[in-house]
Amino acid sequence: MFELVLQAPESLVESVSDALMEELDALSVSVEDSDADTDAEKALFGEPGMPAPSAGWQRSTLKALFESEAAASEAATLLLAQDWATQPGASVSMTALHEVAEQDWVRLTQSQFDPVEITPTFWIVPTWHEPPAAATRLIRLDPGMAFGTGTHPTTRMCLGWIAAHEADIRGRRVLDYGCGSGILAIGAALHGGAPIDAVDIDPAAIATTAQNAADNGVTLRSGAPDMASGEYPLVLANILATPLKMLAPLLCGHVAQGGHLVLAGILDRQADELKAAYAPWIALEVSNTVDGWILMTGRKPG
Ligand SMILES: C[S@@+](CC[C@H](N)C(=O)[O-])C[C@H]1O[C@@H](n2cnc3c(N)ncnc32)[C@H](O)[C@@H]1O
Repeated sequence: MFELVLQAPESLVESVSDALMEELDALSVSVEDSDADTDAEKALFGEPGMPAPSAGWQRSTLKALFESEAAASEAATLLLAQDWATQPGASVSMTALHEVAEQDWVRLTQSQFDPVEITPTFWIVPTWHEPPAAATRLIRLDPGMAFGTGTHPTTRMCLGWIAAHEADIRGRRVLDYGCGSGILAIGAALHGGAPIDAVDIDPAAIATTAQNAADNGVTLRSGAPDMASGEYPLVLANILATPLKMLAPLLCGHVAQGGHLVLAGILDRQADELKAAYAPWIALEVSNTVDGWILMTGRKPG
């Protein structure tokens, strides 16, 4: 296969990408930040409650794959001859056209997901790996359409909390709010939590959670957020700071008196905003930090 590499300003990223895919026979197009790893790097966020992210960065690198060198070269020629792609001050440029080696994509993807150790006996293990001998509690999980493979620090910190609080979880109701792959709900079930409700706004996450629970031999209910009902001795929510602030009254309303609230998806610098948002109901504190992400926990007075 052949890769055509182009640079485009933010205003042209979507048009170039559409033209490559729809008119110029590209097999795939990826967009990266041309300023990645420099001081000019700019994150694109898509948090609920925030404006939608733009299609590209201020300066984007587009990488398009073609079946042949002729197709890639023709695409570049046609694209660079378009008026709209060559405006003064906002034009597309070509930086490379080269052959790329065939890859075993399945093996490459699999090699990026190793078993994750939460404690010496509690592991997340992809189905293509042998579980470690010491793993007595095991979540079998493959990367899929929903967030939560156990590799992200926020997920790992929540699972670490679950492992350290088995006595508080065993035999008690648990709510996993923003369940993604269902990894936290499954982790809580493996530590004796029951019954367990796992909710998400994303239908793919609801379905994935049900499937992952079945694959792990765990019983739980998964559904839309309005499925959560009443009070739970443990509420887990690994979302992001902005939605977590908006959800403060709702989440605190679901925590039973004396119950635990465990929040993740929060950056170090957001700790004070979160404390303030939850203060009317629960005094949050930072109970763990990994790679700039924090785990915030608190108990409802009871
Ligand atoms: C960062 S993922 C966490 C997944 C998993 N719980 C974990 O710890 O790895 C956040 C999840 O929250 C869901 N989510 C975002 N906003 C939400 C909201 N307002 N109510 C319920 N779920 C929400 C997303 O769809 C996503 O699946």
